[in-house]
Amino acid sequence: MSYSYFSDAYAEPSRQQYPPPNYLPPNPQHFSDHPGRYNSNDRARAWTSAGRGSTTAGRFGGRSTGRGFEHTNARNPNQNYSQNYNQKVQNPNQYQTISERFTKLKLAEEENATTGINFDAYEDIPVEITGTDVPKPVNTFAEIDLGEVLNDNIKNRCKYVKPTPIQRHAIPVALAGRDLMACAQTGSGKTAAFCFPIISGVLKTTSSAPVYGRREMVAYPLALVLSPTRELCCQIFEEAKKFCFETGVKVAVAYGGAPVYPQLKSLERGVDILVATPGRLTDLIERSRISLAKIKYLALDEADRMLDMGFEPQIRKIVERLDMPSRGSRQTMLFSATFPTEIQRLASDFLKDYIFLSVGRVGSSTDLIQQKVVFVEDSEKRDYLRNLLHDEKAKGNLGKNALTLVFVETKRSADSLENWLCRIGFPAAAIHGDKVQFERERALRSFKNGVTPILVATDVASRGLDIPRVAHVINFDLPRDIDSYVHRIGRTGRAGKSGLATAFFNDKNSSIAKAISELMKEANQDAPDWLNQYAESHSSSNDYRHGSSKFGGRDFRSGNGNNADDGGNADYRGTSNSYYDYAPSPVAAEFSTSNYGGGGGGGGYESVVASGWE
Ligand SMILES: Nc1ncnc2c1ncn2[C@@H]1O[C@H](COP(=O)(O)OP(=O)(O)OP(=O)(O)O)[C@@H](O)[C@H]1O
Repeated sequence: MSYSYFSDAYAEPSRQQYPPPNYLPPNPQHFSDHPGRYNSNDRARAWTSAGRGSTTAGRFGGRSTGRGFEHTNARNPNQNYSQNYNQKVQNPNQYQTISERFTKLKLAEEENATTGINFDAYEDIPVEITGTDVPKPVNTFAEIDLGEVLNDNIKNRCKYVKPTPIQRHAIPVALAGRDLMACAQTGSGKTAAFCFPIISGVLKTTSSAPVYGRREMVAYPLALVLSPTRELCCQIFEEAKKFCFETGVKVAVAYGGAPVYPQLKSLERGVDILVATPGRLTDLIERSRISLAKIKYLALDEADRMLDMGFEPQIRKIVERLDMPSRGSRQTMLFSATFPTEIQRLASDFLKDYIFLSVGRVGSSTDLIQQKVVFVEDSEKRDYLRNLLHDEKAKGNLGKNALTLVFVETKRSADSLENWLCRIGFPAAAIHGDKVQFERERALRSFKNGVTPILVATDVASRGLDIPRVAHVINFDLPRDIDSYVHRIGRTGRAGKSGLATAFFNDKNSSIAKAISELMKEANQDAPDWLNQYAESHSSSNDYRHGSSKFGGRDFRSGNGNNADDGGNADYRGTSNSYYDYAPSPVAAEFSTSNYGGGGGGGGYESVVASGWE
């Protein structure tokens, strides 16, 4: 595994070729003597400035970690935190602890990005399925009738060796034509879990060519995938195109902020699967360029977000008040890593006799993510971050192969932190909702390719984005609710790889203390004592996960037996059609012994590799 030390470049500018080809620092006035005037020289100057910044930075980062923190009180965490917070902070030498944890983690190894998935990490996860006549899960892709070309793409283009647990359970349910509400941890392969059955279904259906409306072509997609953000929409589109390669299935995308003309042109060429954000979709429907009349498959990714207060009216309009076939006449699949009870209740309006599937407790986080919570006052956050980044840099844990995603609360603070990071010698980009789409895409691109190995983001980047080399998520500002925390930290520790998540916590975050502490315990990690104390003192005011218990976030129908949609149809936990995948249940036995070549969830990966496609 090799890391590039991007910031070494700053310490010795002469060795580097600056400016890098496609990085343009944000808000050039910060680097320019003349705000508002920006010319081509500014780019070079910006990098010189950044270089200068790093000279200062070098005082900390260029030397050994220990010395790096010895300059001033303000930058000496040992002194600061032992003086001010020794009641709260267990280990005052936190930067080092974080970096040590980081070094121990097995970070993204590029070549093996997908084949190297650590399936063992998913083996022990309890699975809950409720509903009537639940189709049996599968162990291998070969067992599923997805069609030859799709199977070939899965195997040879995607290099997926075997299905992840959510795929093992969800794909047979979806192929059986059942409505589905599915919940599985971040990074566990939900996209493929809804894409494969949709593609397979579309392959068995005659495509509908666009037809002329009164004046212009109207597209009639067979499947609609909705996502809450433009970036996620593009990501799903790219994934779907990869899965559909040479199948003849046409995929198109429609999202806001981008020119509409190319999107219309692609719709005119015909579309089977449309991936869209709600706003642009509604616009195109109202312009009579898309009709939903022939939709057979509807998938909502990040479904709880799609149905929360911000989006729900739009989704309701698309699903219930335009020309989409009603529930029962289409197949509806909802996926997310989190599913609050009240959103489940809302979602059930769109589903008919559905199966509820959860891999792990609803809203739980994978233990592939090493969580760390440190106590940092707002006024100290920047110093803390600077020291942390220098320490990571010194240890080689920051660079194009180990990207760092920093979450902040507001768009303004995203811009401001980005500029500050660039000034002190850490190339960063920012992404938030006030940026034009072009800037958002540029920021994401420069982050992904490591030109700016730090991305400062608001929650616009918290869901769904799959960037394999994100090794560290820093919650510079913690979110107010635990579900957002789960999604944010879920940008690392994906597809079986490990990741690190550091949260800056202070008094303002008391209301989330209990939830984080519980989440850490559930992921077999020790929450610091001071956090547990916060958790205790705020437990009465904090309705953790809406009162859910250990395996509590689950099918809301289980709670009271009153299902808004299905009445008494569903078989709930404990009936013959519902089961847990805990060893030694029959299902667990089926997976962990006969097919996985090893019991108790420790099934050897090699044996799976051998059997995955046989
Ligand atoms: N069967 C598989 N084998 C190997 N890799 C897989 C498999 N299925 C999915 N992946 C990879 O796992 C990664 C995560 O998948 P995906 O983005 O679908 O996760 P997710 O569950 O939707 O996460 P989130 O909740 O954050 O949206 C992707 O890079 C994907 O290519």
